[in-house]
Amino acid sequence: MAYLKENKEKPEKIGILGGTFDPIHYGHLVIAQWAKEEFSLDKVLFVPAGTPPHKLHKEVLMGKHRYRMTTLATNTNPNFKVSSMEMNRLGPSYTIDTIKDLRKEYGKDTFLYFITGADSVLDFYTWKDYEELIKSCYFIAATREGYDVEKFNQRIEEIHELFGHRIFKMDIPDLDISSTNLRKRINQGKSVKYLLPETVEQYIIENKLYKDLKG
Ligand SMILES: Nc1ncnc2c1ncn2[C@@H]1O[C@H](COP(=O)(O)OP(=O)(O)OP(=O)(O)O)[C@@H](O)[C@H]1O
Ligand SMILES: O=C(O)c1ccc[n+]([C@@H]2O[C@H](COP(=O)([O-])O)[C@@H](O)[C@H]2O)c1
Repeated sequence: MAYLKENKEKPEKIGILGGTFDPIHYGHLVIAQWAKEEFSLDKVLFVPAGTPPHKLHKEVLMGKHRYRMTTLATNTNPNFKVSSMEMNRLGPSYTIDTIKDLRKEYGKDTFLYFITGADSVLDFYTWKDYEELIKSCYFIAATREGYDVEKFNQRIEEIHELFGHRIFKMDIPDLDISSTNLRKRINQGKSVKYLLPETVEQYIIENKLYKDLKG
């Protein structure tokens, strides 16, 4: 059944921002907001990964903390929602499973756009069932500070040739912020002010997170 916007005969357009969010920061919020505007999305669903597939051998903060920080960072924006669907699923949080579940929930006519940064696009061929995945939703690929723009453009071109126009490039302002860098700063007792929302900073302080250095 088509999932229609109230009083309008147009199918919904939903952005999905999957991430480890360990912790969530302004880089994530900017790509979500940019995608919302550039692609006229009705909402952006933040989906914290329960078990991020490419970080199986890394230490990742407990899901409940990452989920709560994601909620704190997004709850002032009515167009942003957080989903616990990957937290509730056992095993690695493969995107193909998430898209299949969202397709069941929203119906075949809803436009689903998975939002990623340049790093994810560059390792896309290592994702589970990527051929099926690329056909099951659209992708919005954001530029990211520190990543080879040429390789990024080449990969997008290649995906166009192989699968048709399923992936859209999105230029965003360069924000040299990563969760890795934030964890390091906190561990070194440095400030993360202005790199992530104050509510998230408070949560980290209150719960004494990232005191032990992680990769
Ligand atoms: N500053 C940024 N600019 C553009 N895209 C970003 C930025 N930060 C994160 N992303 C994208 O957001 C998604 C989720 O990122 P993730 O939660 O892994 O954060 P991260 O900062 O890359 O974390 P880590 O440093 O721990 O790998 C990924 O697709 C990633 O490419
Ligand atoms: O499905 C996969 O094989 C897959 C492999 C790597 C990453 N992902 C998803 O991409 C998103 C960003 O991943 P990460 O590790 O950069 O936080 C997150 O939603 C992951 O579940 C998905």
